[in-house]
Amino acid sequence: MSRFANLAARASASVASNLTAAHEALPLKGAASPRASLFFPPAEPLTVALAVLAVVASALIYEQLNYQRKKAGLPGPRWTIPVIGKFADSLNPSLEKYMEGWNSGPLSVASVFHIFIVIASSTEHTRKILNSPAYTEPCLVASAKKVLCHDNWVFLNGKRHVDYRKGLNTLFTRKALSVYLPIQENIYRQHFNQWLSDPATKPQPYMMQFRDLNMETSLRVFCGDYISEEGAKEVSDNYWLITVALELVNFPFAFPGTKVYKAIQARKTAMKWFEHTARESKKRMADGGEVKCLTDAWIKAMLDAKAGQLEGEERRVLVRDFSDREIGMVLLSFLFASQDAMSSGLTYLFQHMADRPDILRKVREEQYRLRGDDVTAPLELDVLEQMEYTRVVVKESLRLKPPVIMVPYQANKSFPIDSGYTVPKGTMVIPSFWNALHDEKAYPKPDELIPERWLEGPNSPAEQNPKNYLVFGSGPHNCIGQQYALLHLTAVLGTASVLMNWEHEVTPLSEKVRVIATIFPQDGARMKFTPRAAPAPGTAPEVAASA
Ligand code: HEM
Repeated sequence: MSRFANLAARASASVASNLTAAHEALPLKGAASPRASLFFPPAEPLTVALAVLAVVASALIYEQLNYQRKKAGLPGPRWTIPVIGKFADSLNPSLEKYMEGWNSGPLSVASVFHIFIVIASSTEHTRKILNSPAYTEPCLVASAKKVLCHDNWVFLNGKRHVDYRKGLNTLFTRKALSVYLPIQENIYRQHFNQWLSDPATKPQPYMMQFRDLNMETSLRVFCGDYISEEGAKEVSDNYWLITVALELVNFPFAFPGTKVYKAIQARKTAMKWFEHTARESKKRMADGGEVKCLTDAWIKAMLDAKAGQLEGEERRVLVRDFSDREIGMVLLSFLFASQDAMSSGLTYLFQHMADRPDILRKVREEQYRLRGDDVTAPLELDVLEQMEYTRVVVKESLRLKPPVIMVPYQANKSFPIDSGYTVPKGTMVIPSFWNALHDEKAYPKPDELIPERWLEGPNSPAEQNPKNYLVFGSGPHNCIGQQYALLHLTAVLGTASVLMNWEHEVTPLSEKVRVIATIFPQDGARMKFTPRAAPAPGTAPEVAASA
């Protein structure tokens, strides 16, 4: 290696001296120097070719040396592919390839387009990255700042991030969640009706239908009726362009036609509607209107803070004028953070339930017990909160197939991640959740869906290892929407279980995972839904559940 380096260095030195000589001799345009009139022969084509070759060779050797220095013996490709590194792999991510890396050691490395990447797979290393804000900050994926806007609150750090986030906590209080529940219910019941009237007689891929349910729920919960039907459709149709642009590393320039360019256009469409929502909500709330969605809840809290109706810390973080654009960017960040994760979670939830009728029966039993005879009655928040079994089914389904398998962070300074390795400044450092969530010490039989593991009391392995449950991350950037997410999935499953039966066509691809930012079954979850008759009044829950 060093021999090549020496050769290259010598070659470039000789080329450089030739070039200097040539430059000194070059007739400069407009220069009156007597030298300018001298005649110099053009550089020999061979010399130019050698010069170019030497420069390229030096750059390539430097790239490899730099990679080796940062790798410092960690598992990962022995050499990096010149310039593009593992770009081809990042275009076609697969769980199997990620697993190879995770299983090669608690830390492993890769490089894509000169971005050096350290991947953490153990619970300890993953948590260390998530909980070291002095050294690391989320960078999401490389395209995220272009897509979400550089000044989006999710890229804040330290105290500014903490304060901003405290202001947003008001959107996920019990009071706020009870405003959202009827909106959610209205939407998912409409979608159930559509699924039931699907004329297809055989199971069809339902992944996109689950996605549509989540998209419409999110838009209505966040924006209420401020977005028109056409607006909601426009945002929803375009949003897929954002999803597919969320590769770990994209083509570095957002040229027209690239995925990132298209995602930026989709973001502009969404922002148009979100800023409109902020503007209209401000007017309605100022006129004393009722809180009907998340944006209303936020603006009302700001008005209350201004009017002195909130106190202390709550007042401090809310008493300022958030512009329409800032509010729009928060809504965008919520949609961005929730849409794909919720869609993945819901897809696997329906798939897991169809594949495990014994568990679905227990869910139904709980639903009939809590809802009584009238399964069409609106769901109340306190009833939803009593659905203990349904909730642990959701929790376990998310553990088995965690929607988010990794969250890219960046080391903003040299980061001593353990006693043997220091992550170089500027490295993309990726905590991964799969191994923690499939660790058999915390979750015996980790590849099985066992909701009961969450009901075995405080001494059970699952409860003894709460640090392993990384579905929603950990540390200052952990998921702000997790309570809402769990309630939503519980409500959808609970209501679906009493209104519908569903069949899943298991194919060789059902258990194979497709990674598109979050994870999905490769066959798109082939399902068929049919109506489920309401039990006759007075039927015992266990009897109704077995029907
Ligand atoms: C099943 C559904 C969901 C899953 C699995 C999920 C998972 C995650 C994960 C893993 C993170 C990164 C945590 C970290 O860096 O430590 C995160 C962050 C975040 N999530 Fe979720 N999430 C879900 C639903 C939602 C929903 C419904 C919302 C909003 C309504 C939301 C809003 C956010 C936001 C804003 C962040 C960034 C927080 C910050 O930087 O302070 N998520 N989520």
